[in-house]
Amino acid sequence: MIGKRHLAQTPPRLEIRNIIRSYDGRRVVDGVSLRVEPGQVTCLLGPSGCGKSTTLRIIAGVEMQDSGEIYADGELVCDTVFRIPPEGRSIGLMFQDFALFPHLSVAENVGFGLPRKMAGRDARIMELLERVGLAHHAGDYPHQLSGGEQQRVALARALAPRPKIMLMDEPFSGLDNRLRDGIRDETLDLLKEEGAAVLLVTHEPDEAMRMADEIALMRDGKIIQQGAPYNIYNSPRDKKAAAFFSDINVIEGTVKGALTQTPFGRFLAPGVPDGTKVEIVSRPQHIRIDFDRGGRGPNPTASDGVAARASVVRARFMGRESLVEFRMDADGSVLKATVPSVFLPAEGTVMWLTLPRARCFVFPKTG
Ligand SMILES: Nc1ncnc2c1ncn2[C@@H]1O[C@H](COP(=O)(O)OP(=O)(O)OP(=O)(O)O)[C@@H](O)[C@H]1O
Repeated sequence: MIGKRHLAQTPPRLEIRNIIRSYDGRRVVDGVSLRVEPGQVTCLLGPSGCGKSTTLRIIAGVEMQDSGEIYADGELVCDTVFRIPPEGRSIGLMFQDFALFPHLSVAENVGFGLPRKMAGRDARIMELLERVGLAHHAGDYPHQLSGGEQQRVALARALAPRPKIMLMDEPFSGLDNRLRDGIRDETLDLLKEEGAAVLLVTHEPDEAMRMADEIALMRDGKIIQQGAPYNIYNSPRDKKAAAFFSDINVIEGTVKGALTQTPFGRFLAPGVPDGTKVEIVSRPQHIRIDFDRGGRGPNPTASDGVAARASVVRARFMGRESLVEFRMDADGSVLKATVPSVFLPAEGTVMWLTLPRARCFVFPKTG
């Protein structure tokens, strides 16, 4: 079936436009638009229930949108009138509960989506099995493989027909932590080699940061921010977006003359009207800690504001880093700081904290 041509110079491999889907009068996907290029991994990231899987199911064609369109290479795949069925969409699927066929060998599983009489069929199967390091298991059955190996077979099976688009829904959540990082990296390498446009759903920020070229952060059915992992992490759109990736510290203030006064000195709040309550958000790893020097702190530079006195409430060793909680002298509030490696000052130790301005985000106060 040939879809209507849509007029774009270089159409993306996958494009969805303004997809809307409601259940029982509630919009669970609320105007989602996305583009994914070949060889690009985009992660749909968001908390449970925000509509990620529904979006993926609509693209796969196992669920219908109420409105909006899906295109592949500029060809219409589906709108509310026209619809290519799932099996005609050149889409590879890999879901958390991927099930290999227990009665088929590993090689037969990988070849499942390939036409029986396809030229080079066996070579394609073996190429993929070699690529995922399982050629020696070609004749085995799924129950003879470990969870991680089964996952690699599932990936090879999904990629065997050279799908233009790969949709992955929490594909690694069934694996234990030790296996997960290695398989994520291998999967990423193979996906890049195969050149499909990948849309991967996850609720784990670490997974998205590790896998994605681009992250689309979803909340309440909408994409609220989209960009490279570095940008999403370092320029969150709001407090919730910041908090999705790490613990945060929040300092409240009120704007006067486009400035907010805090124990850490003044923060700029350009364009924010006087009297507006704001929250200054920072990540624990960005607090700078200095020792007390006879009752004085460090001399900060202009971009660091003012050092504030605080005392250690508790310090814990977390493996890769230490987490230290401080009580601020100024207002009794508690701030968290993380420090690489081992840093375990005694409770009550007086120290001075600085918040480098480039690492802080000022947002109007919400909720
Ligand atoms: N067939 C359905 N009928 C009614 N409600 C549904 C249906 N499918 C999904 N929902 C609801 O739509 C919302 C979004 O679900 P969806 O599975 O897309 O979210 P998600 O972000 O993928 O979450 P999770 O990570 O938990 O799977 C949820 O509140 C869910 O209960």
